[in-house]
Amino acid sequence: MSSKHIVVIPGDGIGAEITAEALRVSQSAAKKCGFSFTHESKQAGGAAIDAYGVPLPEDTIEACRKADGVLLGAVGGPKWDNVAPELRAEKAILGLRKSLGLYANLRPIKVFPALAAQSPLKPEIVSEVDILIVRELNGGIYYGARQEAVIVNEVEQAWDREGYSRPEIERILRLACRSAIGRKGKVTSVDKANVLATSRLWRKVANEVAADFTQVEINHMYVDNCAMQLVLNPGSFDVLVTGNLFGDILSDEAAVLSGSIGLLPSASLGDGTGLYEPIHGSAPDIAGLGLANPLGTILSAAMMFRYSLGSEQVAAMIEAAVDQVLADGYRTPDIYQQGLTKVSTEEMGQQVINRLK
Ligand SMILES: NC(=O)c1ccc[n+]([C@@H]2O[C@H](COP(=O)([O-])OP(=O)(O)OC[C@H]3O[C@@H](n4cnc5c(N)ncnc54)[C@H](O)[C@@H]3O)[C@@H](O)[C@H]2O)c1
Ligand SMILES: CC(C)[C@H](C(=O)O)[C@@H](O)C(=O)O
Ligand SMILES: [Mg+2]
Repeated sequence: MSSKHIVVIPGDGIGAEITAEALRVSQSAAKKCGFSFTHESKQAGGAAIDAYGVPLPEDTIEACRKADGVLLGAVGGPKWDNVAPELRAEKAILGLRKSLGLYANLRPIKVFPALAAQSPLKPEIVSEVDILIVRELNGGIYYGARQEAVIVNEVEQAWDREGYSRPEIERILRLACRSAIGRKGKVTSVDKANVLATSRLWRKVANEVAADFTQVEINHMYVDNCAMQLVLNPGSFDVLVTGNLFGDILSDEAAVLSGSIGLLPSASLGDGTGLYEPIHGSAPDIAGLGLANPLGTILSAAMMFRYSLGSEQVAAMIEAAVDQVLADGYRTPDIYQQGLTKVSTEEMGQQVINRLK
């Protein structure tokens, strides 16, 4: 029997509620498959600021480095919005991504068949939505030098630097092209090459990398047009690869196609431990009320079994149970419609467990 070890970081806001359900589902599914894993909880974000005065304690980083996988809820919230920029709760997630070398963030976007009727899309295109967003996660403007507001010549100003190097672009494009093989074989590389120097380098390197993948068709799209095409024509995308900031924004937009941001998982991969988290934040407006949708976190756990723990069987079991729970009409408030069964965060977790087989 294999034995793996994971770190669970609940974080802030709804983080504790959603990771608790993802852990329960993971334990139950693993047990059914004869797969064994252990876990420990660590703090990051606002919770760590309160406990240790820093958003990302060294002890958390070390535990994550040694683990086979990390499951994270979300960090941040208004309570910690007025701290010094270097102490912000969000620094925890950026620090973890950097410390673990997580350069690729995979965000699959689909419409669950049971939710198709609720999608804002026309019925004839709903079933065509199957997009893998590949977001570069270790570079770009998120990690460039920045200057907080200063007065220069009596004018207040601030700046953030966007930079990308050839190796950073190359490795994410290679991953995107590899991901397209076995899918529809299409990569859309999204940039703003009509304005940004970083995007022009991105486009040049993307073409060079794509030339090594004869099975893959690459096309380029400006990010503003992409924002529109995601809504108008989402079936035209297969793998969408883009930089850190554009990927952040486009994935929240694409979440609307699925019906709720609470449904969407992600995997952050690099050379070391993988990190798995829903794409949404700590949702302070609904924290502690049992209203949060845990399915994005539960599906992130499934991705953890697939990519880091080596059990496709557990991953597939969890995903099938989530499909079934939606087909059976269970809904947290974010996806509720009249006539269906409204459930809390914990009840949703239990209904998934009831359908693991
Ligand atoms: N990876 C992360 O840790 C992460 C990601 C995004 C935002 N954040 C942080 O979270 C805090 C709140 O950010 P925000 O309000 O802009 O974004 P958010 O994603 O937390 O919330 C946006 C909206 O979506 C809803 N929502 C989010 N997750 C949901 C779920 N599982 N079920 C039901 N509804 C859900 C919220 O109630 C809210 O109305 C900020 O501090 C932000 O920096 C953290
Ligand atoms: C919390 C924030 C730093 C983070 C990001 O921008 O990457 C979040 O929005 C996400 O999508 O994971
Ligand atoms: Mg985001």
